[in-house]
Amino acid sequence: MKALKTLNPYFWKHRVLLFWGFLFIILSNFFTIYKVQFVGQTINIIEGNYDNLKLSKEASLIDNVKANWSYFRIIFINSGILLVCSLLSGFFTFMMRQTIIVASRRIEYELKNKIFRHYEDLSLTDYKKTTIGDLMNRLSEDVVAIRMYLGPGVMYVVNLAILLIITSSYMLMTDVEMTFWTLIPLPILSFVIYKVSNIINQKSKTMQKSQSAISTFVQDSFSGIRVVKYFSKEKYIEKNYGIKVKDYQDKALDLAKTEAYFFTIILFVIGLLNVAIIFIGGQKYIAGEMSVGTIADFFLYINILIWPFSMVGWVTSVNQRAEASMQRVNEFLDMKSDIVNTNHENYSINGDIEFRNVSYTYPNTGIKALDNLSFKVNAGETLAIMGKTGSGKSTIALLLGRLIDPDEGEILIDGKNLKDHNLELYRQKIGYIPQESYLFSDTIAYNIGFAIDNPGEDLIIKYAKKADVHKNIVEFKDQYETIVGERGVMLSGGQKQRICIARALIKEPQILVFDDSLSALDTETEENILQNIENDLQSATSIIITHRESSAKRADKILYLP
Ligand SMILES: Nc1ncnc2c1ncn2[C@@H]1O[C@H](COP(=O)(O)OP(=O)(O)OP(=O)(O)O)[C@@H](O)[C@H]1O
Repeated sequence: MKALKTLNPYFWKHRVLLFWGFLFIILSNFFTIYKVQFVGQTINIIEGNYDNLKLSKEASLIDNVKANWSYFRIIFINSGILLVCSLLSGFFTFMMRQTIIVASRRIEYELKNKIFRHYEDLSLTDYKKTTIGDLMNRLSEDVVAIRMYLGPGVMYVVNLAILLIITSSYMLMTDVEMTFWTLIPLPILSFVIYKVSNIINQKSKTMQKSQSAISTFVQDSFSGIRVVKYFSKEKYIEKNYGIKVKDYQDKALDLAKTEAYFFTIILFVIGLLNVAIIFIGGQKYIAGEMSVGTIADFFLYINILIWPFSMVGWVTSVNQRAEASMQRVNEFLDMKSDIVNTNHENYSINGDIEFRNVSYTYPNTGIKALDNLSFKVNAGETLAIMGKTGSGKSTIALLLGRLIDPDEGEILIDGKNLKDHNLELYRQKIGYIPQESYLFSDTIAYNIGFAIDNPGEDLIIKYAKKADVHKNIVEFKDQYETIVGERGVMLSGGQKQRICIARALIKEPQILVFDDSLSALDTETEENILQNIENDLQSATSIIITHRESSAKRADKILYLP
């Protein structure tokens, strides 16, 4: 349980809630057990006094009660105690869940945020070490497994410990031998349930994998529906889907079969213990050593204990899973980003850019994308970068945004190494239009305003005009509130590119990087946009990565990559 120690600070943070939770566990268990003795007592009173009662079939129920009042009084009092105890134990069980489960949900929330924040901090190279699916798993499956330890795990273990202490004390006070014989099978039950729970966990994991395979397949098929239809591959896709669904069904049925054992085992052990109570209790009753009420008490004690003992088996398996999940989360949280910001000063950025003998090799493939590259652009100038595909143009864009750092050489911004700049401030001053126009599945207004805090409507429209896309947006029924669909599927390639341009321009950046992001535009629109930028962002340095002569012709300098 080494990895789970990471959670100790969280337990400490929510100690007040957890303290109340533990107190409620004690109270709810106390009232659950306390009432049992009154059941036995009442049965003994009924059994011992039945022959002496003055009951008449002709008299009404009320008259019978009046005639035997001293006898019925005790039964009424005992019933009242039973009712109040049940109410109180129910109330405290409710409170126990309201505190411990709430604490576990809060810790889950904090943990999810921490993982997400950490993921955002990683560099591009770090992302290559993990996948989106991996992150999703850590955020969902792993965090849920940890929460199960934090909530039900802790709650049931504490519950059983307290229940066992209180119940066994009552049982021992009643009959030592009977206590011994009825408690012995319970740890064996825990062990068997633990084994079954482990098998259930493994099977539900394979079932979940099968479920995610279906989700990925459906997502993939419908994202590429145009290709599927064009190639007339609907039947093929349908067949593959059928295979995947069948696989899921087989796994789900297999899991259901194992789950059925869970309750079967519990019911079997309850039956076994009932036989033990009747056998031992019956012998003692015949020998005059035990009353019927005490036998009834034992039935109730065992019924109270059986569930927590079963849960211990389940919780042990849950805790093992949580330990493995915590290890996976910790491995991820221990990853330190290559890109660290050490400067937190506030200053202005002019936009002078110099690459001095810069080389970069992608660590995952070993491909040397840039080799000893040097160039210089002064603030306010435009540099066009051209070259054949794979020559390293996009890599320059990534280096300029400091999404990666060069292996050799240095990048100077205003004469200072980019690594020594305040990264947060620098990124506020750089506008980037990616090669693949990435839009978030939200409205057009959200996508344009994304670059700045609290963007006003006027500003969004102003920059949509500068990016020459306003005229298209106003033609949509919902105009700026149009939902762009998943990654902008509702828009044409050129519309997406221009919305991305508006998103970069709204920042009023000092450095503007176009990564082949004018390719879907006709020359007239391209001309308009570049003219608008020239007029409005005169002091900004523009880097235009392009394959088209038309985009490069306005540039002050052109860099050809070999
Ligand atoms: N994330 C990555 N991981 C590994 N290798 C990469 C990665 N991105 C690019 N490369 C490799 O680095 C080289 C340069 O890629 P880059 O994207 O910079 O070229 P480019 O000039 O922008 O190409 P294009 O004109 O086709 O967009 C290519 O050989 C490419 O295979």
